Amino acid sequence: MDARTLDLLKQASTATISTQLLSRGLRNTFLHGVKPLTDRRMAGPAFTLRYIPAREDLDVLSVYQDYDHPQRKAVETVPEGHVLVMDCRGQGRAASAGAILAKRLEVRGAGGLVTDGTLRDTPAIETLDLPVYAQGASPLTNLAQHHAVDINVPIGCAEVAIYPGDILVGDGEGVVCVPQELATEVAEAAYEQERLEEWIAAEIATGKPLRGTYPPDRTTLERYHQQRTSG
Ligand SMILES: O=C([O-])CC(=O)C(=O)O
Ligand SMILES: [Mg+2]
Repeated sequence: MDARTLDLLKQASTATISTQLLSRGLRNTFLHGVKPLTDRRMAGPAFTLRYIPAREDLDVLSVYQDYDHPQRKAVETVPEGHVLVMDCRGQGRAASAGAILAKRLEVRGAGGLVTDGTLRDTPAIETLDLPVYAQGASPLTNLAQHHAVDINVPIGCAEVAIYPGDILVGDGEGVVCVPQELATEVAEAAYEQERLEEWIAAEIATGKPLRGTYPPDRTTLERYHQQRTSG
């Protein structure tokens, strides 16, 4: 993904982006219930990790002795700038990762960490530079409920389909998934929409009514374009 597209998406709000996706027919793109833990904007390609339900005979603490355990391997292989997205089936009784793994992602230059489950060590995670999004906190380690199986396959996260390489964008409201092939046109359109809406908000602040202003009618749009080309 080119740097300009990622840059534009990072500046745009998830509200604007979800409107742009809706206008292209995509309604289910926002990861409902997944909230920011750090105050960092995010835009990067998805690198996925899929969990299935844990089973007591397999998911025991000694599995962490294996450095190739898929959860650990995902953290060590996510490419720079990519967002590690975890499918926990929306289940949050046990955490999908903790502060040491999150720190490792930050140090390795990952673009972010997203889970539809929970995280542990959240007071430490909240101090990181990494964009992090989760449904909340749970101190139990992942294998109490989750078994990591696949890396970089299509997953569901908060009931949204996420394919490796789709662009995940995060702001203060949460995370939206932009299909890879739409990323560039959505980024450009989101930028234009936000410039126009900034201008409309200023008009509303001066006392203009909604009718004719929001959405803008032809006369208002003409005024916007005139002011934009003259200034
Ligand atoms: O067990 C885990 O999820 C890993 C953990 O606590 C950490 O990364 O600090
Ligand atoms: Mg920990």
